[in-house]
Amino acid sequence: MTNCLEVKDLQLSIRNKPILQDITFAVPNGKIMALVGHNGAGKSTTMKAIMGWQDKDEGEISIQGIQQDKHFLRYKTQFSYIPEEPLLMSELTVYQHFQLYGASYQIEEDLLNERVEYYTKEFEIQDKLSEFPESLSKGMRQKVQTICALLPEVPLLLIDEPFMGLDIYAAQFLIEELKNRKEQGTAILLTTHQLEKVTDLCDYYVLLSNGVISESGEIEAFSGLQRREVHDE
Ligand SMILES: Nc1ncnc2c1ncn2[C@@H]1O[C@H](COP(=O)(O)OP(=O)(O)OP(=O)(O)O)[C@@H](O)[C@H]1O
Repeated sequence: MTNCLEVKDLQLSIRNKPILQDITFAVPNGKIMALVGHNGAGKSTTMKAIMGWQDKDEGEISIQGIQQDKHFLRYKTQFSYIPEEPLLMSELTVYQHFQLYGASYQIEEDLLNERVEYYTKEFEIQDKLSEFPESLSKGMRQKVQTICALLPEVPLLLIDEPFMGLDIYAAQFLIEELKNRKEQGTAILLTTHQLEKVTDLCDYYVLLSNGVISESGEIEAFSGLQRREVHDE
């Protein structure tokens, strides 16, 4: 079993405040890992470090053996990301968003259109291709964002709070899609506050507490979140 994502000794501070310390974990190809922890534990910051949106102080991150620090352009074509809240551009139509992703990931036009047709039908937004984000509901915008991330067949999917804002049909479709991707060898790292909803889907977990890994292992062994101890600073 080879690793898709490897995070080694990640240290990260924001304005001299240490946020993440000694973060080391790996997600093998074809496996799904849940990143869990209290509010402020460092889940989103870990995701941002993996995507290169937040500079790290130290550590090494690689996807399929491609190091983030050495080959960033190649590295960033190895993953796609579904954020918790849609991050669409107001000046682009739904279809233009799909075209932008198609170009970024160098998806050939016919294949792109085939996938757009498939996913927009499954997510029931096939009549929204010419709309701008402002005329869509929040759930529809989330569907567009989700489709953007599913268009490329990348080795690693990063998902912040999956199913947020999706109706039950869309959430069910996404669960099946993630299972299929996993079967095909895709590695998935997701953050969640609702582990009970994704337990069946996940293989492993990493529990972050105050910026360090306090527990990790197979999902069956997860003992649940304990109440956070509040320390005086
Ligand atoms: N831009 C920033 N400036 C200063 N501190 C930040 C910034 N972003 C995050 N932090 C701090 O980093 C820590 C980790 O935040 P992060 O957003 O990664 O937590 P999280 O586990 O994703 O939380 P949540 O479950 O609430 O989304 C928190 O103490 C937060 O205050």
